[in-house]
Amino acid sequence: MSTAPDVIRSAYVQLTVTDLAASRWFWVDMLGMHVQYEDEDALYLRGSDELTHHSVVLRTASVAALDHLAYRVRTPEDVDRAEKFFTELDRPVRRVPAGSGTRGVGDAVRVVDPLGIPVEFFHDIARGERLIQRYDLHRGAQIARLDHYNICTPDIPAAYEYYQSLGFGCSETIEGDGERELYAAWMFRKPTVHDVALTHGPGPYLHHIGMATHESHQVLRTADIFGALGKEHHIERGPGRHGVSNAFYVYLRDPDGHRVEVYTSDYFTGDPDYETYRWNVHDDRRRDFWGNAVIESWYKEASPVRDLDGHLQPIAEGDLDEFSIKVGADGLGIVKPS
Ligand SMILES: O=S(=O)(O)c1ccc(O)c(O)c1
Ligand SMILES: [Ca+2]
Ligand SMILES: [Fe+2]
Repeated sequence: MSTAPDVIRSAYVQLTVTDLAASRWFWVDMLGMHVQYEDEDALYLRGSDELTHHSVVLRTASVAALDHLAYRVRTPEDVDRAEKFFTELDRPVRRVPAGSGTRGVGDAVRVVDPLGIPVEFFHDIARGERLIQRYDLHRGAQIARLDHYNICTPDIPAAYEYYQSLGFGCSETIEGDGERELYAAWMFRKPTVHDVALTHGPGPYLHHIGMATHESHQVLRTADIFGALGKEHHIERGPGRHGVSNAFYVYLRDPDGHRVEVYTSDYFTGDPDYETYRWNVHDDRRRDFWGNAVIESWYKEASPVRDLDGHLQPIAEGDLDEFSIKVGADGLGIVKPS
């Protein structure tokens, strides 16, 4: 196998949305993301800490779906390595020369990865004005940066092995007692809990985009703002404290149903001898450290994904069903004798 591209981090996501004005209200007015560029067909957004052109691109289309996830790679040569790596895997590969792809992004390559997820690898991207201390412009949820993707796939061991082949570390897992009974895995290149999370289920689907804030009070304030405006139906799960990652979170659904997690306070994973922390699927604290139930839609709903020609991808079913384990964090808790 040829050398894998040197991925630095999860860098941007391109989604299609059916109503750009409604999406602008959610992602700009409510989440507080900054508009780097907009026209009648698209919005290019970034968080206050982000120095590159965008981390979220919203493009108008008749169906809401994932256009592609994008990883930034360390050098321009890593774009060539990505092209070679996925060509050797006999996956769909398309070179996207500078100026012909996403605004602000240079030479790139787009692939459909072995999990059926459309992914772009790029290095060159335009810079944006430093807004880190422009507190006068920090609004709503005060999103700082894109933190991670969460994708649904029916074969977590295979997905885990694929991301390991790309040099990703594994910070945490949720496992059953059986061989290969792997429900979820959190994988990273940047030294935090994850750039991508693998969630068992029918797929390929995009489960959610994790957007980071600096502090938990911003997660609480996000929920308060949606409540104050009578838009609480956009709040799907939380606020709460995750078991896995230890992050404080709230999950929202945007006007098209794309799931967005506002997420803060996970931890450092950058030492070379970092060891994976393994949760048992029967531990009630794994999904919510306080044992709060996880609403069914969080397990059962997700965004469809497109291929390189924009067609929606077929879905394969999985063989595990974490939602069926309805104890504590996944349903009506069975109160254990203390
Ligand atoms: O619900 S989990 O604690 O498994 C969890 C941990 C980290 C995440 O980013 C997430 O979306 C979900
Ligand atoms: Ca709700
Ligand atoms: Fe997440």
